[in-house]
Amino acid sequence: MTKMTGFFVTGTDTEVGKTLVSGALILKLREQGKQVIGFKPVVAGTYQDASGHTLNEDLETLRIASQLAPGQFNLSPYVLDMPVAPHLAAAIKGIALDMNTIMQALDDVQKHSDCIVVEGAGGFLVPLSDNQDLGDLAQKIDLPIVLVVGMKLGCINHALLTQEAIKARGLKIVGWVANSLENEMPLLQENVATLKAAINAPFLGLIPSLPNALQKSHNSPYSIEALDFAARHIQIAIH
Ligand SMILES: Nc1ncnc2c1ncn2[C@@H]1O[C@H](COP(=O)(O)OP(=O)(O)OP(=O)(O)O)[C@@H](O)[C@H]1O
Ligand SMILES: C[C@H](N)[C@H](N)CCCCCC(=O)O
Ligand SMILES: [Mg+2]
Repeated sequence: MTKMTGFFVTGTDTEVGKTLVSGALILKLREQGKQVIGFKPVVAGTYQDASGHTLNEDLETLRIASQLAPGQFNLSPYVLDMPVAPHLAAAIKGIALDMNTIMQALDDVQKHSDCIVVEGAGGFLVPLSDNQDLGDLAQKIDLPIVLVVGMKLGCINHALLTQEAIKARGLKIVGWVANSLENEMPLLQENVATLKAAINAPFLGLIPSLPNALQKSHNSPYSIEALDFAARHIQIAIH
C-alpha cells in the first residue's frame, strides 16, 4: 500500500462530533481541489431509507461531504446493525472484525482519491477483537491524528487519557478540535483554555452548537450546510 495522505479522526468518546469534524475536514480538503473520500473501519447502527436500503448515518454524512453518489465506493467493510460496541455487534452477526479486511477496503477507496479522512468508531481504544483495537489500526494507517473533544463535563480527563494513549502508540496528534455539542457547557471558554494548556498539539478551533436551522432531524445525517458551518470554525494547514 502506498503512503496515504489525509487524517485519522478520533475523539474523546462516542457521540462527540467525529462525524461532524470528519465531514468538515473533507470539505476543507476539497476546497484545496483534492479528491477526498471518507472511510470508517466499522459502523454500528443502521436504518432503512424510504426505498428499503440499509444505511448508516456516518457513512451517509461522509458520502455527502465527498459528494459521492449513493452506493459509490464502499466506505466501510463492516456495516453492522446494532448501535453497540463494534466487536459485540460483529459477534451478534457471527463475524469477527479483521484488520486486514479493513486495510484492504481502505486501500481500495484510496485508489480513487488524493486523500482519505478516516473516522474512528467511538474513542481511541475501542476494541476490534480480543487482541486488537482502533489504536492498533491507527498505527497501521499512520495518518496524522485529529482529536475531537466533545465539550462536556468529564472531557478534560478523557482528552488527557486519549492523548496518553495516542502517545503510547508512538503516534502524533496533528491538532485538536473543541466541539461544543448540542448544549453549551458551563464555563466553556475556561474548559477550552484548560485543554489548550494540557493538550500538546495545536488547537484547531471551537465549533459552536449548530444553529437550530442546521440541526439534524431523526435518522438524517448532517446537512452539507452543517458540515460547512463546522469547517468555517476549523483552521488547519493543508499541504
Ligand atoms: N456542534 C454541534 N452542535 C449541535 N449538535 C451536535 C454538534 N456536534 C455534534 N452534535 C450532535 O451530537 C451527536 C453526536 O455527533 P456525531 O455523530 O458527530 O458523533 P461521533 O463522535 O461521530 O459518534 P460515533 O462514535 O457514533 O461515530 C449527533 O446527534 C449530533 O447531531
Ligand atoms: C454505536 C456507536 N455510535 C459507535 N459507532 C460505537 C461506539 C463504541 C463504544 C464502545 C465503548 O467504548 O464502550
Ligand atoms: Mg460518527
